[in-house]
Amino acid sequence: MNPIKKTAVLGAGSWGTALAKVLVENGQEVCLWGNHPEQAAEINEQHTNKKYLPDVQLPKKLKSTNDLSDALSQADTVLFVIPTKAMREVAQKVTAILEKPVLIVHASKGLEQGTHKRISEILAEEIPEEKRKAIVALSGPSHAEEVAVQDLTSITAASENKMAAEDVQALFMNDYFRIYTNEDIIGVELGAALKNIIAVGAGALVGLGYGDNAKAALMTRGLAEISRLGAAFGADPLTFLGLSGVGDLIVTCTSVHSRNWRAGKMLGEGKKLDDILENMGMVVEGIATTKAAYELADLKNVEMPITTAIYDVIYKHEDVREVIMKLMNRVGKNEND
Ligand SMILES: NC(=O)c1ccc[n+]([C@@H]2O[C@H](COP(=O)([O-])OP(=O)(O)OC[C@H]3O[C@@H](n4cnc5c(N)ncnc54)[C@H](O)[C@@H]3O)[C@@H](O)[C@H]2O)c1
Ligand SMILES: O=P(O)(O)OC[C@H](O)CO
Repeated sequence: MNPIKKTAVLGAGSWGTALAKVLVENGQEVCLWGNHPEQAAEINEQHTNKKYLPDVQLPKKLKSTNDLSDALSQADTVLFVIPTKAMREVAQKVTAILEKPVLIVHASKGLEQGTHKRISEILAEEIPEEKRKAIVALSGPSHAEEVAVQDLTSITAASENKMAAEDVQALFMNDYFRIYTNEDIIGVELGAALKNIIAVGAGALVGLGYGDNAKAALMTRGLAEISRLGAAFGADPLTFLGLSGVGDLIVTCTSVHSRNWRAGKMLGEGKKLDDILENMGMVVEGIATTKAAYELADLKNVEMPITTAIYDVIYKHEDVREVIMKLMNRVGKNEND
């Protein structure tokens, strides 16, 4: 049994709520911070968060607030689970409040627009060393909807600081949530962010009526280009064969729970991106990450044909069927080049 510590979970959306529930079920003290007062009231009084996890009853011991100082007060661990685009702004607010060093964990999956930074890089820039013990990324194949009903799930706690990763492993592990550790945080964060792009593509193939062969090809060649970009940043190639690589690629490219897959499917069906995003009501990280990855690939001179194709559809408004034909008709290649 772990000693009871307090975790401030920042982000009361689907994943923040599901992770907060895991921690409460593990006997930990948790305060879930959200940016909507009525949502905090619903969690505290009704023990539900219906917008994000409609069918889930939350533990009565889970407390929520929209006051960041309250959430951070006496916290040993701060878990960021907000969309990537809000990460820097929220990290700045946290830094202004923190009075002692805490363990920083994040469970978000994306790359920052403009800087192309990974989330741990943003957090390291915004939270000074005297206010943090270590930074850990918690990532892997995990739909909030399944974790919240205690379906079996395995993910990874990644950090250059092995002991910090083990602390996070111990904090979250239980009989339905198994956590591995990994010191390759670059590979874990890149795998997590880039699989969302491929999931948009996998959804589009379904929306267009293509079959399982196309899906398998997209996922396999998608993993190849994720690994190429990862290698250019010094990631361990083995990480991409793990939970945060192929594992997360499988779950995101094949599940109706995935917002990225669903957005892609609607794109394939001919719906407009703005309408898709407005109706989703939840973050679809793969759209912004496509732009960041496309620019990164260009900067690093790494070939990423699938990412480029998806970029062409989303940002250059090219026809999706024509883009697929361009991909298929590229010059023949050796699979391992
Ligand atoms: N949903 C999942 O199954 C899942 C699983 C693993 C990882 N993730 C990742 O976790 C991150 C969060 O995803 P989610 O599914 O919880 O998203 P979500 O759309 O369900 O919820 C996002 C939450 O962030 C809040 N938010 C947005 N901007 C904010 C700001 N500036 N300040 C404070 N709060 C803000 C929203 O109000 C909302 O409560 C994403 O990076 C996602 O890729 C999600
Ligand atoms: O719903 P998505 O597409 O954001 O994916 C959720 C998780 O990242 C799956 O591991």
